[in-house]
Amino acid sequence: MTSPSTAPTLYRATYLHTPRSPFTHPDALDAQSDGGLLVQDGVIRAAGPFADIRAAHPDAPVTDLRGGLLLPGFIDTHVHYPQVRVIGGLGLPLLDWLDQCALPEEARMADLAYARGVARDFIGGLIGAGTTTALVFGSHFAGAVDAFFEEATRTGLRAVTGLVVSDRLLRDELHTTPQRAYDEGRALIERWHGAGRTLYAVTPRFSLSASEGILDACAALMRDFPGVRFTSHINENTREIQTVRDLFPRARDYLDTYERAGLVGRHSVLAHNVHPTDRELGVMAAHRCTAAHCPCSNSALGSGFFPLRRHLDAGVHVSLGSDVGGGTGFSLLKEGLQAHFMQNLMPGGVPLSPAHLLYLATLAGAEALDLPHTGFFEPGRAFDAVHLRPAPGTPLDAVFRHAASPERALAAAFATGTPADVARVWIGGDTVLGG
Ligand SMILES: Nc1nc2[nH]cnc2c(=O)[nH]1
Ligand SMILES: [Zn+2]
Repeated sequence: MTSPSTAPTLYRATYLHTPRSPFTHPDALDAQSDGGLLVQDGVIRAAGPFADIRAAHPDAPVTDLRGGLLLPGFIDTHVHYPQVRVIGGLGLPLLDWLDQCALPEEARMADLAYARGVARDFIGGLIGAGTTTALVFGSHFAGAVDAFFEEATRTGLRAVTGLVVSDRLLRDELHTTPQRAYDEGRALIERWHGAGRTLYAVTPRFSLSASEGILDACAALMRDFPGVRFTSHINENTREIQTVRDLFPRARDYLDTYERAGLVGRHSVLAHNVHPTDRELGVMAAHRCTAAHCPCSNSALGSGFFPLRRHLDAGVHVSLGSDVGGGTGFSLLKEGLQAHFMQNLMPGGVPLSPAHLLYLATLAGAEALDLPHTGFFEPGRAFDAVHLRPAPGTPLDAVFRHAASPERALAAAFATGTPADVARVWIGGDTVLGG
């Protein structure tokens, strides 16, 4: 049975989006200075110049969003739910930061009431930054993962997440066994994968904390439940990489620890990849998996410069992640700016235009997660959107009022925009913030 149609709304706005990748299509950015998006039942029905859409739909009520910028909702492809309350542990390299900042907080997630509060803080932070879809590193505790899915369902967030599993070198209370990892994962998948806007991601923390037995349990879930996603970390920090080499003497490299278990494929998103080998890049491209680039985290933890050029040359798909709480906040505008800075500063870096940054923050994530109904504005896609409207008197407001083109306004949004400039957020046509 189909539900009855609701009345359409015609949004009038300056909007920008990237229907293609600017890394392969130089003219990928579509900017409508006076655009129209007709939305009905949460889905975009028509898109283009306002005058054209108006002429075709003269009776549709108009919501006027002029004076700001309307963008597709941001898609964060690497962010940790249990770490929202420990953002800002600056000055430590990865393994020390995990021991001193992240893991003690992750142990608190055993307490379900605590986890529920964290889920509210976390999802509030994502939506407040204009993020409408996220691939989320969950918790080591199944109850806390349930709490996350419940909060995502309540708020309407599009979320892909799962139970984080490890069986060595963390803290005892965060360790599990292959059998328990499989059984708890299976129960969560049966409850949440494909329920409303939520999907499941099989999530070993990283090979450093995962034995071959745990990775095999992850592979069994991937085999038994086709369509679930896979995520983990790779090649983030030189000490981490050396430890993984020592733990897996038969593996050719870090990627091989996942590859041998059968975990590398089209639905795999591997975070960081700051220090890859050429073999790893070739295999990632061949399997069409994604590297989630987290530039603020790479800077805060001193992990290194992401070799974007080598990824592009090898044909590896790249998306963007905030990596909260190794990262410094939820804004993908800030991640875009930091990516731009780092590519500017590193020898052989890729010059990133505002179109590249918008693509990385939107469609690149939709492609990584294989969510073809999100990522940009076209008829048939869900209306997931963020309206940036800076407060009067702020510098960004001054730029918006005087910008020579929508592209200039977009560049300023990445340069200086923050969650304070997010006025309204829609997911599937529902207003989830502002309005
Ligand atoms: N940045 C980051 N890297 C990791 N590698 C394993 N766990 C983590 C984590 O929580 N954050
Ligand atoms: Zn991470």
